[in-house]
This record gives sequence, C-alpha cells and structure tokens, in this order.
Amino acid sequence: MEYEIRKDKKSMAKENNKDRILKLLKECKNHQTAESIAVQLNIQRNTASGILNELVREGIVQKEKTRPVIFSYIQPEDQLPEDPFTTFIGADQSLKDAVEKCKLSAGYPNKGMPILLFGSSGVGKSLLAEYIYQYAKFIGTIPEDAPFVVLNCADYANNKELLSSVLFGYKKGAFTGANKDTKGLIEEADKGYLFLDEVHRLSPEGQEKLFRYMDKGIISRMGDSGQNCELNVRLIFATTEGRETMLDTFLRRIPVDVVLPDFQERTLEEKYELILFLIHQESKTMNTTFQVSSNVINRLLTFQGKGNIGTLKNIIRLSCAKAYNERSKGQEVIPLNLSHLSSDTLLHGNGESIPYINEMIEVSPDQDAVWKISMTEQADVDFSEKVINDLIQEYLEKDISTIKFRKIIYDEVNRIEDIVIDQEIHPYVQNLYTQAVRNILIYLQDNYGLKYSGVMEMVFVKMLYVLNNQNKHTDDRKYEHLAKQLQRVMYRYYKMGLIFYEMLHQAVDYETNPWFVRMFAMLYFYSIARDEMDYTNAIIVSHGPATASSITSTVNKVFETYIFEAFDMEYDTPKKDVVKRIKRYLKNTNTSKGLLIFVDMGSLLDISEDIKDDVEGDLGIVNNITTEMALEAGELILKHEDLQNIMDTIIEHHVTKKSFVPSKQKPKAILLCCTTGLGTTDKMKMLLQGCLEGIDIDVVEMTYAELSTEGNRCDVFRKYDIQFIITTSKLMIQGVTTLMLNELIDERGEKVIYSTVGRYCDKDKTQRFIENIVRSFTIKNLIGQLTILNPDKIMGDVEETVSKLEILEDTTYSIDQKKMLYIHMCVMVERLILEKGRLPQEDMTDDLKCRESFIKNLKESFSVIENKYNVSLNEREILMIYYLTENN
Ligand SMILES: Nc1ncnc2c1ncn2[C@@H]1O[C@H](COP(=O)(O)OP(=O)(O)OP(=O)(O)O)[C@@H](O)[C@H]1O
Repeated sequence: MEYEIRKDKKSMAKENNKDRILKLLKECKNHQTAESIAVQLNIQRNTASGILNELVREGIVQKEKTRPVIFSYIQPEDQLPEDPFTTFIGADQSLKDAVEKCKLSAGYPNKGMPILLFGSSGVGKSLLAEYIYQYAKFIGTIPEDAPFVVLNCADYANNKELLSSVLFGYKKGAFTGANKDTKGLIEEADKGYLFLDEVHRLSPEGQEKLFRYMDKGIISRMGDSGQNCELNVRLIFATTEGRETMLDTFLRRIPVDVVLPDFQERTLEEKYELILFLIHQESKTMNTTFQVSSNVINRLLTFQGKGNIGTLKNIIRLSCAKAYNERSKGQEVIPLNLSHLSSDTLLHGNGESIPYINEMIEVSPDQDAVWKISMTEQADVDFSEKVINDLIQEYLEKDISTIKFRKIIYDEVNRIEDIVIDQEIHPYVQNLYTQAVRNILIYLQDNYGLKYSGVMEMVFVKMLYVLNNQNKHTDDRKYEHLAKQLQRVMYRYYKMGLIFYEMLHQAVDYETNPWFVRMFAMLYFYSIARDEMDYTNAIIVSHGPATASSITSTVNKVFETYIFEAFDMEYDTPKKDVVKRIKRYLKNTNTSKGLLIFVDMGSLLDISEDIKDDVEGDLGIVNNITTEMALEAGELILKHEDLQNIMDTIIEHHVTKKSFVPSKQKPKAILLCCTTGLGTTDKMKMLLQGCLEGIDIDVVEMTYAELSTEGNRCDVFRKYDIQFIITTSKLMIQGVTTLMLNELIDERGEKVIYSTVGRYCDKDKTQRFIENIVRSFTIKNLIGQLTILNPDKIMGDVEETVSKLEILEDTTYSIDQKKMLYIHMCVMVERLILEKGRLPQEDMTDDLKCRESFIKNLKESFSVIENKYNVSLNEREILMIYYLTENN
C-alpha cells in the first residue's frame, strides 16, 4: 500500500509541475530554457526538461534546437493534429522503415501505390492497413468520409466463384440466385481503400481481374463482361505466406512491400510497450487498475509461442480476466501475477536472458499512454566520421601527439555524452539496462583493470536507450570501417568494446547498431583511462597461450588501470616473429618515457639490438617474469620512477626473493552440470577424469537447478578454483566460462581449455587432454560409456524417434539440439529400463497440461522405443524432453 501512495504523490506532483510549466510558458512572451524554468519554479532541471519534452511530444510546446535548447508555447490555432502513426507501437523502432514505406504509398496521388504487407499471423498487418487508411485521410489524399473496406480472401477459400462475386459484384442472372445487379466490395471502396487480407487465396481469375483494375483502373462485374466500370480505389494486400508463393505477375504490379517482424524480433522497448499497451486496454475495458508483477512482464517479454501479438493479446485478456474474477469485494487495485498466466505461456517464456527486476508496474484506466517508453524526444547520436577519420590518419602518420589524439577523442565522446545524458528513461528499461551494463563493467574491472564508475554506467545505459529509440538508422558499415581503423591504434580498447557488446547482446539481446556500440565503448574506455603518455610503457612477452595476459590482467586490476600490455606467444614462436610483433606495437606507441619489457626466456634478452631504434626513450629488458615482479614494476611505473631505477629495484629484490612461496591456493577443478538424468554426471565425470591423464585438476558435479539459481554463490566456487563449466543446458555464470557439452569437442572447447588448463600445464599435456576429449566425447562413445545398451541400436531408435517428432511437430531441431536430444534420450531409456532414477512425477504436471499436442506427438514418435524396450514416459520425463526441444 505504501508503494501506491508514494506513486500517487509522485504522479500528482508531476501533474502539478506540468500545469505550472505550461502556465509559465503561456504567460511569458520570451522563450525559456529548461534551466530558466527550473530556477523560476524551484524544481529540478531534469524534471523540467522531462516535462517540457513531454509537452513537445503532445504538440503543445515547441522546441528549437539551439544551444541551449529553448521552448515556447504554441498558440492553439497553430497546434497541428497529430500524425496517426505516432500511436502505432514500433513506428519509431523496428517498424520504422515499414511505416516510412506505408506513408509513401499513402501519399501517392490518384489510386495511390498498392502495397503488400508480409508477416506471420498476428504481427499487426490488419492494424497497419487501418493506420495507412487513417494516414491517407490525415494528409488529405482521400476525403474524411472515404470508405475502408476489408475482405479476407481466406473466408471464401473453398468457393472461388463466390469470392470473385463478392469482390467484383455481379449482374442479374450471372448465376443461379443472382436475382439483381449487385456491387462488389471493390466498388464499395471507391474513393477509399480496399484491404485484401490473405490475398494468396485469391484464384488466378480473380488475380487477373485485379491486374486489369491495377493496369487500367476498370473492372467488370461477373456476367457483365461488356460493361466496364471505372474506379478509384487504393489497394492494400496482406499475406502470411512468403514471397515465393505469390505470382510473379502479381508481385510485379506492387511497387511497395513491407515485412512486419515477429514479436520475438522486436526491440526490448517495443515488446514492453506492446505488453503494457495491451494490459492498459484491458484496464480500460474493465475500468480497473492492475498492479502487474515484474515476473509477468519478464515472462511476456520472452514469449516464444506462435501467433505473435494476436496471441499475446489473448493471453493478456485471459490473465486480466482471471485476476479480475479473483478480486475481493471492494478491492480497487488488482494484482496480476504469474498465477494468472496460463501454463502454456509459462512454458513459452523463460525470462532467463532478461536481468531480473523486482518492481511492480501499475496500470490504470485513466493513465495517459502508460505504455509509452520514449519519454523525452529522442536524441540523435552519431560520431563525426570526418573528425575521427582525419584524426586516425594524422595519428598514424605521427603528425599529432598521443595527448592531442586523446583530447580529440575525449571531446567527441563528451559531445555524445552531452546528447544522451539528459534523456529521461522509463524506469523499467533503465533497470534492465543498468543490471546488464553493471555486470559487464564489473567483469571488465575484474579482468582488464577498467575502474567501475557509476557515471560510466549511467552514460552507457542512456546511450543504449537512445540508440534503441533512434529515429534514423546509422550506417553500420561506416562504423565497421572506423572501428577497424581504430583497432590498429588502440586494440586493447577495441577488445573491451567487443566484449562489452558481446556480453550486452547475451544479456538483453541487444541488436541495434552493433558497431556503434562497440565503437562507443572502445572510445569511451579509452577516453577515461589514465593518460598513458605519462608512464613508461611496459609489456610482458611470454610463451604459452595466456601466461602474459594472466599476469597483465592481475596487475592492471590491482592498479585499476591498463599499465601492462600482454604478448602471448606460441611455444615455438621464433625470435624474429617476437621482434616483429613488438615492432608493430611500437610503431603506434609513444615511447618517450621509455619501454620496459619482461620476457620469460634469457634468449630474448638480446632482442634489444633489433628494437632499440624503434624506442624513443630508454629500453630495458628483464628476464624471468613473475606476477610479483610485474606488480612491483607497476607500482614504480605509476610513481613515475625512471626506467633505470625501476630495473635496479626489480633485479635487486627479485634475485634475493627467488624462493618466495605464494599463498596456498584453492584446488583447481572442472565443474560438470547436467540436466540429462541422475547418474549421468557420475559417468561423465569418470570419462572426463580419464581424459585428464597426469593433469592435476578435479572434476566436480552439481545439479543444473542449484547452479542456475545460485550462480557463483554456490559453495563449490569457494572450495575450488573452477576452470570452466561443462553443461547440458544453457547457463551463464559470471566470471566463469561455460561450455555446452557439444562445444567441448569444437574449436571453442579447445580455446577454452588452452586459456584455462593450458595456462599452467605444459603444451604436450594440454594437447593430450584435448585429444583425449575429442576421442571420448563423440556422441557414439558418450552413449556407449553412459549406458550399457548397444550404442548402435539405441542410437538408431532414438534418431528415428527424434526425426519422427520433428515431422509431427512440423519443425527442425538444430544439430546441437539433436545431439543433446540423442544423448539425453539414450541415457533416459536405460534409466527407465533399469527402473532407477526415474524422474519424480510431482509438481510438473501443471506445466504440461496445455502441451497436449506435444505430449501426443512425443508419445507417438516414442512408441517404437516404448514397445521395443518396454518402457514408458512419465510426465516429468516428457517435460525434460520438451525443455530440450525448446530451450537449446
Ligand atoms: N503495433 C501494435 N500496436 C498495438 N496493437 C497491435 C500492434 N500490432 C498488433 N497489434 C494487435 O495485435 C492483434 C493482432 O494484430 P492483427 O490482427 O493486425 O495481425 P495480423 O497480422 O493481421 O494477423 P492475421 O494474419 O492473423 O490476421 C490485434 O488485436 C492488434 O490490435
């Protein structure tokens, strides 16, 4: 209750401020800035700015983009009616291009330009058709009273004659029962719009008649071939089928087509807006306020089922009705939570990739545009391509110093920061992005020494919001080109930009402008990092896949800045290649304060001869690098000691400290996590242990349920230094790499093993470990090891079951999904035969109730195995299989 009261006060205060601002603007003749209004009314500047922008959107106030921006009241006679598309959700996001095309089509004179809308069922084709019609009225290409006629060709699919007569009309006597001349719908639509839905159902003769109209503007009624009637009808077509099912002659006549993406492909903000919009509609219908739990929103955001927005609308209707029915007498605010969603929806949305937000959202009938996320006018962000291009050129040609280079980048990044910083973000989206961005920044802090800051977090959150809502599409290729150029100059930051984007993509499915996001991240990190110009440059050259990088990441993290650069070398890299790499690095580096190189082999000490001419200041090389040495050097570098002193101190300390014993370390382990079935992890553990020949690493196991809920808070992370996790279902644990079982034998598995186990194991042992894995973890071998059944036979039967299931479910599983299904089902059959470890029945039944068709299909495809092995599936087993077909 306290929450509601607080919220009410807040919205009341907002209303109050809105009135006050409007009053002030009406009264004063001069233009006002957000700042001047804030001062006069004694309110926060960003509150004033938020409200002003809202008034701009409502068309009551206008804004001039001077610096600073000024606002003024628009006299009512000057206020324009609003473009109908402003209320079409997605018009400024994923449907932006589509809407532009619709506007073009509607704005075209005379018969307009016929337009064809493609999209799956329920994506909003009919709604968009109506919007096109409204827009044409709005811009005056059709009169206010123009008709809008809809015909769904599917309704007459079985009677093509009837369809033709409904569409084109008929003459008396044209067929039995035609007892008077009758107008067709196309005539009814004269001077307006005709919307033909499911147009692929129209017969070839019907299409011919349409072509005639489209080419010549005339039609003839059925049975009246002699007489033509001239019409002025604008056409909109829609189809759920692909382009390939339409006649070429038809497609040729339609200059504009539009594809509406599925719900799953919409931006996060757009999905959120759609959901809240639909709840708001229910709230208006029932005249009731709903208090929506964030769980509900999360589930709906990740809804994966068929039928798109149409289905979502039904789900929301049903849920609201259920919640409404359960209300107690006199209850004014009705909670809407997971218990109101159908179990089918619960299965189809998992909320997994969306960071968890614990917040209630109140939707009441009288709230105006409650769903609207874009609260301020969207800013356009863009890097000045020319500035950065010229800058890189100059820098590469050594015409400008690093300081100047950094300064210009700093200014450019600041310019963008200025644009985004006063964007007001919808709290829900803000929370989502903040969670994701925070995790990434902490990861970068832990691994690359990039100091986390709240301001940095806020800038990123706002920048992402702006990009996602940006009105214009930035040209990705432009950024690709810029980023590639910059990569040469600042590859460390390029790497961070890349990590930033990849992690963000995983966390919130972020897709818009990937290159821009990388660029911005890279430049931002670069611009706020400490000025490396002042320090001696320091690099570590070491053999082994990640020896140098592991030392540098420790040191950089301790000092919270990027002091050391790592050069990881293959064991057999020849000296001349080492020299080449260092020279390449030196080419773009200012070394006036000297260069310190740590190496791991005495033989590298004499590379000084090869590189001394490339270094401006002193050059020092020290052998036998250890983390302690690097830490000590890092400290001295930050104290601006000169290179000679740094070297003397290190050599003095570390020659005598040769026997330094590091603190006791946790045992290393690989963590196995399995949903496949009880006992499977045990066998996999043995298999993996067998591969580890002479490598001192434990293999530990955990259940998926515990690991996925507790994450890295699980005890196992306290006891062991977990190298990586092998899992059979998707899993993300902060700070630890996870490998899907099927990735273990891929290139990725090899990379992960090299960067973990390879760090402290010699090359031969690591290589042997990988080879053992590749040999042991083939599907056939796994099944042979995990079960006592004949692997060929059971695999054959399972393969048959899975392909039959694919046919019945009318789907194709990915190769990875299939691999997992094969392993799981084989192990399951054995479990069932032995009647041990049968998964418990309880709790899960509810979830399956609405999956009747899947249950039926699975049982049917499984019947071969059922009969042959005399086993049967309980509901929990079915659910496990269902999850594998859905989630991977
Ligand atoms: N952008 C949107 N904003 C608000 N509601 C929407 C939007 N898009 C779709 N809807 C709602 O979703 C439902 C389904 O949309 P619509 O009937 O237009 O889809 P369709 O593509 O024509 O589907 P079908 O091919 O099954 O006829 C409608 O109730 C519509 O109001």
